[in-house]
Amino acid sequence: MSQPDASKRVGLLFGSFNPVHSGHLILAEYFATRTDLAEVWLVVSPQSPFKVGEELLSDTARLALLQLAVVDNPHLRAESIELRLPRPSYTIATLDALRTQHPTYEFVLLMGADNLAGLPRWQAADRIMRELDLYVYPRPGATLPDLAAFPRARVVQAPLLDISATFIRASIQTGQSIRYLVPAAVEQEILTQRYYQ
Ligand SMILES: Nc1ncnc2c1ncn2[C@@H]1O[C@H](COP(=O)(O)OP(=O)(O)OP(=O)(O)O)[C@@H](O)[C@H]1O
Ligand SMILES: O=C(O)c1ccc[n+]([C@@H]2O[C@H](COP(=O)([O-])O)[C@@H](O)[C@H]2O)c1
Repeated sequence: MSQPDASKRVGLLFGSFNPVHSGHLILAEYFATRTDLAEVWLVVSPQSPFKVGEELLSDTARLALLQLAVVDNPHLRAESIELRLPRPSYTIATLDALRTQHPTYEFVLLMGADNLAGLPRWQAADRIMRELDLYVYPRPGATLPDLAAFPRARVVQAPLLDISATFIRASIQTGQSIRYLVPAAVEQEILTQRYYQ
């Protein structure tokens, strides 16, 4: 018989991961090793409610790249639950599903300062803000909203690499190197499969 989960705090970093890059991984590793979180799970969103209609690599391909990126890291996990949930992916629905699967875990939402400003417009935002700790990291160019409106938000000065998945995709399209911008195994797979060309 399998053992029940021990209790632990798990940070959730949501994204399209189209593709996952070193910026995501540096951030996730920082939260997993330098805060009170035991692990960080990178949750692949098939479709962000605010990015409907965006052109994406297939769900399975983005998940496979993410798995390659974290396979050797015991603190990080590629989480695929949203691929099995209704779309678009509402964070509250994902949370409820994760809590059902892992009743002893305490989930913490990791989000950029840019996303915090939009949080009040998310589905069931009042529940998210009431039930969860929010660890907020700065994003270049984003102004932090007044934290009085977010009593459970805590700002964590995590290191940020000034790259984005958009930049990686554009680099591939124009034949530029993506070495070090993504893990070697991810680079290899992207080039072998000719993704984003
Ligand atoms: N360079 C970075 N450093 C730290 N966090 C990042 C960085 N890039 C993205 N993030 C964060 O990771 C989360 C998931 O990112 P997402 O998959 O949307 O990647 P992205 O690089 O911003 O993608 P795109 O350029 O396609 O919009 C976002 O909420 C964002 O705040
Ligand atoms: O639940 C919602 O209503 C909701 C609305 C917008 C965004 N989100 C979450 O925030 C993540 C980042 O959003 P975005 O639009 O910046 O890609 C996205 O992957 C979702 O998990 C969630």
